[in-house]
Amino acid sequence: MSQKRTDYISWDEYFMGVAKLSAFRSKDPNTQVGACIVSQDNKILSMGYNGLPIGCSDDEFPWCREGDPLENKYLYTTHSELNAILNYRGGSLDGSKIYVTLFPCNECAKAIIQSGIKTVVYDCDKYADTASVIASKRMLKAAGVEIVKYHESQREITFKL
Ligand SMILES: O=c1ccn([C@H]2C[C@H](O)[C@@H](COP(=O)(O)O)O2)c(=O)[nH]1
Ligand SMILES: [Zn+2]
Repeated sequence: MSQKRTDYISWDEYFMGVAKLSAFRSKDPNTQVGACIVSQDNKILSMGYNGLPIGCSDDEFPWCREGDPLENKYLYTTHSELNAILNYRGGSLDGSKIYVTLFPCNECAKAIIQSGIKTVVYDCDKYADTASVIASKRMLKAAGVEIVKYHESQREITFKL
């Protein structure tokens, strides 16, 4: 009888992998963010990526970062974490974990806390020095949300889509 495979991916690799794959759906030319929400018993509850709200055309709204606030992306994009929270239609997210490719901003931190998510597993923290992320960490810590840095495994998976 053949033995079971031993090189299968871990739960963390699986969920961060799903978050990373979700980010590929983003139309943001500068930063693509993905999120995956998981129950305490390792069931995927929801996913999201940063993008425009339903009905707001990807082709008509701006994607640039600078200039008139009404003519750049920041007032219009829904963040991946919020999309993942709003995409969930199953009831409560109490006690769940969120895997995110970028550390959540202050607005996402509020939504994470209010929705009952108890753990944030993040990959990149490129905006760690910004007021938004500093405030986010302050709120998450105050609310007792566990913050865990994802340690990238050296495993690479490639497949045709
Ligand atoms: O918590 C967050 C913070 C940011 N995002 C999204 C919002 C934007 O689409 C990009 C950031 O763009 P930059 O050009 O790097 O400023 O990331 C998010 O989804 N979640
Ligand atoms: Zn955010």
